[in-house]
Amino acid sequence: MSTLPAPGASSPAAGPTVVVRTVPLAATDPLLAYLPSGRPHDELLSWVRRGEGLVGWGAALTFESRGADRFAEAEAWWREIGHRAVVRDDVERPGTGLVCFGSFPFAADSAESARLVVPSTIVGRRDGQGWLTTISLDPQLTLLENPSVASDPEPPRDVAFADGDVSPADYAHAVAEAVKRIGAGEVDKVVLARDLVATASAPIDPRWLLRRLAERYENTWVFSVAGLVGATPELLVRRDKGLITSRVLAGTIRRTGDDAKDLALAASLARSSKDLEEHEYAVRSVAEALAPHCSSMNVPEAPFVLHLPNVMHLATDVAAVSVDDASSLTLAASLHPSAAVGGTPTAAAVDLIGELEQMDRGRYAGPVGWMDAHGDGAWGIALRSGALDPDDPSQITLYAGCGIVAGSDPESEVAESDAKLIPMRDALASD
Ligand SMILES: C=C(O[C@@H]1C=C(C(=O)O)C=C[C@H]1O)C(=O)O
Repeated sequence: MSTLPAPGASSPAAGPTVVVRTVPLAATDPLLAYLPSGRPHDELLSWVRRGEGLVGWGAALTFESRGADRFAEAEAWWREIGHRAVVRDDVERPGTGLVCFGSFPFAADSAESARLVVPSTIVGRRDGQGWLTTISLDPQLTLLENPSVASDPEPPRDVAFADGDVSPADYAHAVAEAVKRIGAGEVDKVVLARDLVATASAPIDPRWLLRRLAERYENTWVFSVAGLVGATPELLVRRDKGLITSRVLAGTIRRTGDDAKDLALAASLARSSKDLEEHEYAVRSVAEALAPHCSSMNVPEAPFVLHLPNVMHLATDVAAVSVDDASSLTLAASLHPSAAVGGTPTAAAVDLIGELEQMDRGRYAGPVGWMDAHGDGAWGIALRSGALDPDDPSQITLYAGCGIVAGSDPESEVAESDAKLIPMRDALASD
């Protein structure tokens, strides 16, 4: 069952009452193996890293919002649901009890809506402790059947790739124009993205993509929310009781496949003034947005190099102590769009994206993640991802973008965006 308040509805006065039950679960099968087959793709939910996290399915409740107030409306709805919920939780950790998954469009003027999904079943694992949560609108329904491992997903068939709204040539052109605008002093940094459309001969099973991504990209959070599927290495914000953390990425180098060469490249990345400058903008934007909600913020002096199979990034882990009751979603909203996906200064960069990019990013580069009824949760930036077409699930649009600064070269940025498309391209392969 689902309720769909009209998009843009402000304060849902009398929301539904959900009945929530969480019990410990001893099973140790991989979380992604529980996702059942035969479900609509937008009801398969995931936030998994190195075998831990949450998977969910079904939709006990859903909510959509649009425009500049999309975060505030989602937060208000969630609070209302939380107030009215009847919860029995025998595990009591962040991620147990009532939980929603969510995904938000990058831009306020996107044609896409923000989506919150409250699954009917969740399987979670943290520090080796597993649990099962069921959520229902029916007060009689407290039946907890142990979840079973589902049948293996079929690989996508006959996948063909085609340019999306922004071809590689369009992209190079937009990057060159952005470099001119940066030279003219309009912005310091702007992140421009492009898209690639993959079409298979039958509906694409998100479970196949998730398993492939989790196998190969263990330094990422593997997500699926309302048809948006990916493996992001960038954590916008996590709130875990009083502790707030964020992993900021900016500054990228492609891997060559030769380990010795890659190590030398990693060292050059850590010394590159272009990349360090780009990184500094991103870290500063995160630290400034978190500051009003935190004390004792720790921002390391220098970034480390995060190694992924396709690229390496300059990375900084920011940690702080929360001083108010701002939820993880409120924090994510105040951080979005960080300089990692927007630019610097933010407002001018977002305007320039609207002018130069010539596509609707949809939920790519927006916050994606989950939140519990206490506001604890984790929100990544929806990168290295694709959006399944809601009307034709045999089609998925992949996205990738790059931070453009004064020294950026259009052809190198096309190559970098190609490298960032690799995780999803490979996940679509059947071998
Ligand atoms: C925009 C993307 O990635 C972002 C841009 C980066 C860069 O330009 O160096 C690095 C990591 C991300 O913050 C993407 O993957 O689509």
